[in-house]
Amino acid sequence: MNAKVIAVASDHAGFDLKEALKSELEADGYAVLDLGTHNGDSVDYPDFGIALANAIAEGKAGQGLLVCGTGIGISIAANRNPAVRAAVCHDVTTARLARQHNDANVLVLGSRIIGASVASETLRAFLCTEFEGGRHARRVEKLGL
Ligand SMILES: O=C(CO)[C@H](O)[C@H](O)COP(=O)(O)O
Repeated sequence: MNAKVIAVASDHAGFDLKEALKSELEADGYAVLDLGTHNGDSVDYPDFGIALANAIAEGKAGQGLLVCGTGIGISIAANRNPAVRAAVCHDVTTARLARQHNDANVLVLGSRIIGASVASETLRAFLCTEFEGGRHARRVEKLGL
């Protein structure tokens, strides 16, 4: 698995935020695999959630970032792949807990829900927080894969 690569994808609603966060990741030295969308034209969020989930399942990236308007639709799409634990997070606290308790491997943001600065903080918290294991490992194992 290419653990150091972060896959990113969004629909049209999440495009601007995805682009902004992608630039931040690259500036911080992360290798980014951008699976689209590549402009603001209307598209269907399942196509992008599924593409990112496939990249995680195939080991092309260790973690992922998805953005749609609410984060909900694209997270549903990604979570249909058993290799993915995609968590819709709204702030630093939910991002930390998604890593500590759920070992989430995909952060999902709603561009119509949170602002750019909270989104950036949320992404940073997600990336720098480790899974706690212990009792949480037993529960995550029950989710499969
Ligand atoms: O949040 C979303 C899915 O959960 C989508 O971004 C949203 O449904 C797109 O809506 P529209 O086509 O009206 O821009």
